[in-house]
Amino acid sequence: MLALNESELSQKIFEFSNDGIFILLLDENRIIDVNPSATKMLGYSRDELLTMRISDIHPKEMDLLEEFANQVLAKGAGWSNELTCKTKKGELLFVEVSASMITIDDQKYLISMVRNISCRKQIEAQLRMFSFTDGLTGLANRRKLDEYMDIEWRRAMRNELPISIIMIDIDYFKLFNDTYGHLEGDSCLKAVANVIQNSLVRPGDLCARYGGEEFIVLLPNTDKDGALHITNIIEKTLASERIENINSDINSFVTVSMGVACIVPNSKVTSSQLIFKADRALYKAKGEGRNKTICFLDSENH
Ligand SMILES: Nc1nc2c(ncn2[C@@H]2O[C@H](COP(=O)(O)OP(=O)(O)OP(=O)(O)O)[C@@H](O)[C@H]2O)c(=O)[nH]1
Repeated sequence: MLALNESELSQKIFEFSNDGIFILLLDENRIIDVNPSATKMLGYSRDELLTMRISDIHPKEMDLLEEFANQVLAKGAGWSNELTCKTKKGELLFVEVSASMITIDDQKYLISMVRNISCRKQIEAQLRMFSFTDGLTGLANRRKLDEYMDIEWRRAMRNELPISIIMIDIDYFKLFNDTYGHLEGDSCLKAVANVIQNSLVRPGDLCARYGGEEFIVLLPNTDKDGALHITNIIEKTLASERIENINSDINSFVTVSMGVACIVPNSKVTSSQLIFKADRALYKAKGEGRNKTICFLDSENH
């Protein structure tokens, strides 16, 4: 067997490493060598890369890189971080950079290993999106609602602005399932979710699936009249969809009941109390025959 000496082995590692390797002469802030994976990753030839500066490769993170250079120079410590890289085609790649300094004959060199983590980042973003989305309707799920409510509640409290909640429940949905089957029930849920989503115009408004056939709309910077304007649109749009629910006691098409609650948040109330009030109003709407909207009034005993 042919044994490699140390320098040949280092050369092979440099040539065949899957990670891009950049060698910089630190005093001159100049790239003096790159391996084939580095050229492949960025789409530049080796000659092109040797004329480039680090700021051409990581244009978005120069502040971070300056801090890093100081850290490496001062302590001789290694450094690793997630950064972006700009390719020759102008694409931004997510990369994990792990760098360390070596000194040879009084010259300081930086050896930087660069790994393309764009696929992993994409999957992470997708997983994050899925974890905040209801699988059936594509609406926000309860986790997303909780997180968003928290942000908007604090914003409304700071700015002393109203925030409204609409709680929406499909009427006689059990009957719908019994009549048309669970799959049709799912389609109905999706259709109602679309109606609600399309009734919201402001980018800050959020519609979430709250439970089985229950939805919540969160309307930042919206008073009671604004919320009632939205419930009117939902009611009319849903009626125009004419989704049959032939056995419903109140209408031969799918209808919803809605409960509205509004508040200018303060430190004495919580967002759960606002949701509770919308829920009480919804309960009252059901009790009063369904297919209607009731607004929670603090003066009333619900
Ligand atoms: N198809 C389908 N049905 C669901 C889903 N989640 C909950 N449901 C059904 O929704 C129905 C809710 O029924 P109830 O809570 O009794 O209410 P309702 O029949 O709508 O009556 P009211 O709300 O009083 O008008 C139940 O039959 C659940 O099985 C779902 O994801 N898909």
